[in-house]
Amino acid sequence: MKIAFIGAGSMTEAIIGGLLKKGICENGNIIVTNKQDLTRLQNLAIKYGVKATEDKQEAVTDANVIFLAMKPKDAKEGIQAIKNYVTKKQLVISILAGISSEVIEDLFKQKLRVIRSMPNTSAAIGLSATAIAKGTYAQEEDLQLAQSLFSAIGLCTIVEEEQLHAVTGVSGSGPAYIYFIAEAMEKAALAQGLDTTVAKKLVNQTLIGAAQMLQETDKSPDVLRKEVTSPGGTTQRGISVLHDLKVSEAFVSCIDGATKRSREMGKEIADKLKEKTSTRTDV
Ligand SMILES: NC(=O)C1=CN([C@@H]2O[C@H](COP(=O)(O)OP(=O)(O)OC[C@H]3O[C@@H](n4cnc5c(N)ncnc54)[C@H](OP(=O)(O)O)[C@@H]3O)[C@@H](O)[C@H]2O)C=CC1
Ligand SMILES: O=C(O)[C@@H]1CCC=N1
Repeated sequence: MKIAFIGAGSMTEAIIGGLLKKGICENGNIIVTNKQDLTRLQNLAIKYGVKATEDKQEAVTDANVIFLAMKPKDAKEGIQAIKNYVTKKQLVISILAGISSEVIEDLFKQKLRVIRSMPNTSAAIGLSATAIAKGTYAQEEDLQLAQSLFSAIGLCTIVEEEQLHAVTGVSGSGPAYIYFIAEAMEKAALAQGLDTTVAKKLVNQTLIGAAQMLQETDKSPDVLRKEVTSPGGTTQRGISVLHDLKVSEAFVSCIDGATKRSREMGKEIADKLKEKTSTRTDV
């Protein structure tokens, strides 16, 4: 299988790293292109042994699967640059936040098989939480191929396309919330007099251990939290501060904000396209 990546940013690197680690694809069968940063292309080629090219035709022509991995705001320009070389034989997998498969199909102006996905950066170590949804013309086997690719870089689940906004708010952006907590806990540890190295080690291992307990014990977070919390003890005091500061409510607002932003980004692009279409019709 030959895979092309349009966009050579952090997500492309995370997915390539994960696919190569699992041996899903040989590095010679992966080709990457971007907009202008040649140094970045060269660096990816050196680090992973993948092919890299500025030539968009070369990038997509032989690919069985084409990943769209530019920023949502660059979707139109990025797709314009490749659309004349893409055919219905190829599967297009978008990782773009917010942008619907319908908009992607419209941008290509072809009845292309499109799968929309939302992975996260933990793909780099094979631990992405990914959800995927089928576009208008994609077939069941396309969904299965996408699922097998994303399963190689972590967990992959199938959802209705509309749910991808919520998925983006929860697990697409999710690693950043956990890093935010790690930063806050490290700062707090330093404030209590621990040195940086010790603080970092303890915080990291605490997060890893707690995540693995969630995964391996099958106990709910509520049950696990109660197991840590001795009546009248230290945890109870700490958690009561989190309650008083409405941290749980803050997470509801955080994920609501991120989910809304995903919808907004999709709408911004769809509206721009509609404007262009109505301008053309008026002329
Ligand atoms: N970061 C994350 O955690 C996640 C991101 N996503 C989605 O993944 C996508 C990529 O994100 P991320 O990797 O963080 O972004 P980056 O900013 O790291 O990379 C974007 C890449 O797109 C390239 N690009 C821009 N315009 C074009 C164009 N016209 N043609 C070809 N390539 C182009 C850029 O090239 P150049 O440098 O030359 O300008 C750059 O290589 C986004 O759509 C995002 O919504 C999804 C899940 C998680
Ligand atoms: O912040 C963003 O828009 C992207 C989508 C999910 C994670 N990063």
